[in-house]
Amino acid sequence: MSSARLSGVGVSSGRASGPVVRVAEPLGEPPAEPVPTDVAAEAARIRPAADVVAERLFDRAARATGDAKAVLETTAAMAADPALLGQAEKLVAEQQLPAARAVHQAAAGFITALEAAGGYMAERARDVQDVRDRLVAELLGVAPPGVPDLASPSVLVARDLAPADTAGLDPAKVLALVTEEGGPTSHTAILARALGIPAVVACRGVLASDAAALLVDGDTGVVQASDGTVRAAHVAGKAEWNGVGVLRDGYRVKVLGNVGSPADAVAAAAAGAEGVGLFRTEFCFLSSTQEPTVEDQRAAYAAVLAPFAGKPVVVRTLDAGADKPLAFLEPDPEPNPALGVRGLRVAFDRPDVLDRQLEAIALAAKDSGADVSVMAPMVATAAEAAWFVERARKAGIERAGVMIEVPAAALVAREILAVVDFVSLGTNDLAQYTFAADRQVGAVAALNDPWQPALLRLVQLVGEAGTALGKPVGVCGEAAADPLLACVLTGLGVTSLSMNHTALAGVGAKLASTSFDLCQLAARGALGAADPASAKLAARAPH
Ligand SMILES: C=C(OP(=O)(O)O)C(=O)O
Ligand SMILES: [Mg+2]
Repeated sequence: MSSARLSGVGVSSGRASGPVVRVAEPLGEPPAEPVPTDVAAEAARIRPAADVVAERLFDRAARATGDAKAVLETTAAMAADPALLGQAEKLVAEQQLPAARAVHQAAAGFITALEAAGGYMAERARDVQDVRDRLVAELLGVAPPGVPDLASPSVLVARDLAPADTAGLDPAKVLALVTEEGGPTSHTAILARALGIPAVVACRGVLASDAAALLVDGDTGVVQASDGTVRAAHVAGKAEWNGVGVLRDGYRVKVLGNVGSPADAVAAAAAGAEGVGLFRTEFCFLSSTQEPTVEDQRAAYAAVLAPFAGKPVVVRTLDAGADKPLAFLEPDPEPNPALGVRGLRVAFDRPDVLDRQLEAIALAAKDSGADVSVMAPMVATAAEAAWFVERARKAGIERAGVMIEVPAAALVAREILAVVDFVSLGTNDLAQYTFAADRQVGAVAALNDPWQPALLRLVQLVGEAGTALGKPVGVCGEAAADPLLACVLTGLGVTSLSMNHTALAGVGAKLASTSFDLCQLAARGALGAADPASAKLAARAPH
């Protein structure tokens, strides 16, 4: 594509350019063919390959610090484990398997045994998988799967990234992220924004491109070949905001932060968040293979709550499933995970897990001094909402609410609000389910546009229900991060807006420049529009 421009959806602001590093696709099980002609020679390839892998990992360990260093040293030692290598050599000799297949098969035995042992041992199964994949890649002469160790600042190109991989990216090394697939409200996009890494998703053709360097514009979604000069992200100038969500006529709309880690919480507090409207607790445990103990959860939550002592924080209970799988809450295989057992639905099968989490949240609230409420994800009916509220109260948590992110819940918002203290609109999922458009699929990204009038009409229903019952209605989906849309949402009756820390000042400043009358005018215009572009135009007219 040397001169071609590719276009995707810009999901994390900023422009950056630099050399491309591609994330290799996962390796499947290597083939059992061809049968090696010289089994002794084939078996003899395994130890030198293991030496190369171990040396690379020790090299990385030498450059790392803290936990990362310890993990890399353990993994390097595992790569040279004589038990694993001996078993693989035996399989080559006895079953005439190619070396790569033999390593895969030998590792499978170890992985099964570790998983069966549970606890700490089960955590090690993931390390064996990692070593296995590196060894297999070395023997096949291909790049190891996953995000590579970046020696210098680079633009990462991938088909898509798992949330756990994205969460582990180092913003000092990753200049920008471009994915062939993925949607604007996918968790990969949300995490890239939290890390401040410019990102473009649904960029068709980027995997096929042979450009050695790319210029990425996370605002326009344009990706083009560049000369390889490294230019760091340039984030648009900061808006002036005094940290209080208030319109120029004095109308109050709380401006809150979305967080998933202690670093997010510190950044949100520093950017002036009045509290937290969404703490995604599942982000604390994306790599855990076992359910964290109550004490582990208590410590993890307290670390995120600490910067908000004395301020309101809405802690969302685990939203496991679909694109945020948690190994310890894996459902049976489902044809449509986004429509399956995720969010609160997991808790119906495993109420004990929810109760332990609520206990940990109550303890962390006391430890941190934050004014904590809890909220359940993926609620579809008022009965589900009532079930959750009762459990939260039993755990000693006074204020309990639910997300409105399933169209059915928006339609019965009054009934739901009658049994909860507050609701918060998850516009990412609400759009996904309203338009039957998977938020992870780039091809349907246009439907997942929060300016879609159909989505706004559902928000209107919930806003009206909140006003009628005198209960708070928040928005914590990505819609809240768009300053103009924030005005529309306010006009629709939304009482708090929760967003990534980078969006706080822009939204706060925009709200300070408008009035409730203008917000209502903008909302009426957007609701009556035929499509997202005209909705935006209509909202801009009074602003
Ligand atoms: C805020 C939301 O929750 P999540 O993005 O974590 O699914 C949403 O769906 O809008
Ligand atoms: Mg959601």
